[in-house]
Amino acid sequence: MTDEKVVLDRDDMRRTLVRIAHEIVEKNPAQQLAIVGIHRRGAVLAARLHALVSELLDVDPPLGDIDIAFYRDDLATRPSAPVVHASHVDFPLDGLTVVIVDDVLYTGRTVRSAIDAIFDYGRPARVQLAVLADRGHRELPIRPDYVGKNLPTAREERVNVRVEELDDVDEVTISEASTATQEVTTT
Ligand SMILES: O=P(O)(O)OC[C@H]1O[C@H](OP(=O)(O)OP(=O)(O)O)[C@H](O)[C@@H]1O
Ligand SMILES: O=c1cc[nH]c(=O)[nH]1
Repeated sequence: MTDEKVVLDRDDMRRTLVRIAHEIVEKNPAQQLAIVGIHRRGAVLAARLHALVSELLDVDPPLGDIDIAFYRDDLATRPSAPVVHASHVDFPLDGLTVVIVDDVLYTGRTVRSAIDAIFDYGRPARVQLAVLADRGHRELPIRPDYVGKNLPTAREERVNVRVEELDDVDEVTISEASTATQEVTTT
């Protein structure tokens, strides 16, 4: 039996991304902006944010996606080889404000890896962070600039972001401790 509580439905997600897009545009000059999503659901959300931001601006900011598997701080100690997706950062990001996009912010280790990965492509002027859900429990000094929803959680719970492009549904749920099995293997 699945014991999940829906905390954002499809409409909530759409409204939330529209708000974040407005915040990004308000905070950054159009010509200096780039958006980079973290595989996999962060990249999907980044593409949606990019479409919204492009609608609001006269210019189409560069969009990229990165896989952070080889930058993880636990790479050497993980039991199996990571599944790696291709990264696409096909533009010079020197001097730009790079907005990293991810679905969930938890310990902050994925974002640390993403920052590391981004600096392999150049030297951005600044890096900002947009996340759909911030569930707390940070283990590093990382704080998002744009947050869809703050979700206070117990460590045993899991926040599940699902997107139509990959999961056939747009929703954010919280799994109760009894069904939060993935957390053990992914953090
Ligand atoms: O702040 P952190 O502790 O790094 O956790 C956040 C990350 O965890 C999730 O990925 P996960 O590794 O669970 O894999 P998934 O993308 O397959 O869900 C999520 O997509 C974030 O990228
Ligand atoms: O709850 C969590 C923790 C890490 N990653 C997720 O996607 N959800």
